[in-house]
Amino acid sequence: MAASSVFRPGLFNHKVAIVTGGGTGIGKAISEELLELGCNVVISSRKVERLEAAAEEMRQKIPASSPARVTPLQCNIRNEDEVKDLVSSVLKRYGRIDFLVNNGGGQFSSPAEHMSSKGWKAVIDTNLTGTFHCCQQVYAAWMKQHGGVIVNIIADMWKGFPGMAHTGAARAAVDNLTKSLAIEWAASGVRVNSVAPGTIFSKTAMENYKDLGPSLFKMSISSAVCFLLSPGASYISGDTLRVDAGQSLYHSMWEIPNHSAWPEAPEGENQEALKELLNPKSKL
Ligand SMILES: CCCCCCC/C=C/C(=O)SCCNC(=O)CCNC(=O)[C@H](O)C(C)(C)COP(=O)(O)OP(=O)(O)OC[C@H]1O[C@@H](n2cnc3c(N)ncnc32)[C@H](O)[C@@H]1OP(=O)(O)O
Ligand SMILES: NC(=O)C1=CN([C@@H]2O[C@H](COP(=O)(O)OP(=O)(O)OC[C@H]3O[C@@H](n4cnc5c(N)ncnc54)[C@H](OP(=O)(O)O)[C@@H]3O)[C@@H](O)[C@H]2O)C=CC1
Repeated sequence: MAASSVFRPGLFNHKVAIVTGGGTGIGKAISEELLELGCNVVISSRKVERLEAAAEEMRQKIPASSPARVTPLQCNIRNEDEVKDLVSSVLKRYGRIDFLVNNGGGQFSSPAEHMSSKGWKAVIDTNLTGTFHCCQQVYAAWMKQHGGVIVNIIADMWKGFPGMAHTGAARAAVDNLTKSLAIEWAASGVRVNSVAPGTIFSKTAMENYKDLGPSLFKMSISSAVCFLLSPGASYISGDTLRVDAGQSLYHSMWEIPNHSAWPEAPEGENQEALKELLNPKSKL
């Protein structure tokens, strides 16, 4: 495995991580960096063939001297029983779960007015309820007694998420869930944080949002996740780290089109001033 991590080799030797959506895009990058740092990684998602191919690719890069192992396990995070089975399979195989990275998720773009209830629920179930299932099951089966670290991948939804309102609502809910769980589970030695990426290059993101062009997908977040999992972040919990090069401070892909649906101005001199402002012949 080419040494690319900025962290100390062996930092996560003998630790065990579950990375949902670990076979593609951002989740794959996180899994590869964890493996490079010696962690055993369980990559999990719905499409088992793609997962197995990703695991095989990762295995080829692990040096023989490394204790790291990668295991692909199928699981739809929307299904609570499948998540229970995932957690018990990991414990059977590795005997511990130190880290959970809730990266599995997705959505489709649609104006809110055209979203069906089924589509809305599919996105909320995946991104919010799926994350909750994974946190709850890992906590109950392991972290409550032994501690651990959870990182949730959310999104740059700080100014709303027009065009994908369902995912914006789900990710904002996970930001809040992060704080609640961090407090409820602190006494068990569990830290819970989130990472909010800006727009990141991934093959599937390109396929899904290709109209928006490759220039949008340009940054990387796996080292931020590894930092939050590491002892270097031992005093950080209940927080969301924005990894977006400042995008959330200045950037919006959406503009409100020109319109004439302004609210009524109050009576008096302000109304006169507004009429003057809206008058195309105004000199203002
Ligand atoms: C606009 C700005 C874009 C740039 C910013 C990008 C930031 C974010 C980037 C990323 O997240 S990259 C990750 C990209 N990958 C994905 O998002 C995954 C692809 N999406 C999905 O798999 C689905 O959208 C899903 C809903 C999340 C999961 O679907 P699932 O397979 O479980 O259910 P389905 O049976 O397919 O659908 C259920 C229901 O949902 C509605 N629906 C699904 N897809 C669409 C669509 N493309 N358009 C409109 N509606 C959709 C629909 O109601 C489906 O029910 P049926 O109509 O099929 O009965
Ligand atoms: N790329 C970007 O710009 C941004 C991405 N994000 C978020 O980051 C995460 C990773 O995105 P990215 O790598 O770009 O995209 P990908 O589409 O490559 O990753 C999504 C992963 O989630 C898995 N997944 C989807 N639904 C489920 C499910 N129900 N159960 C289990 N696994 C599931 C998919 O695998 P499978 O289909 O096999 O289940 C896939 O591996 C996602 O949550 C995404 O929304 C957030 C902000 C920006």
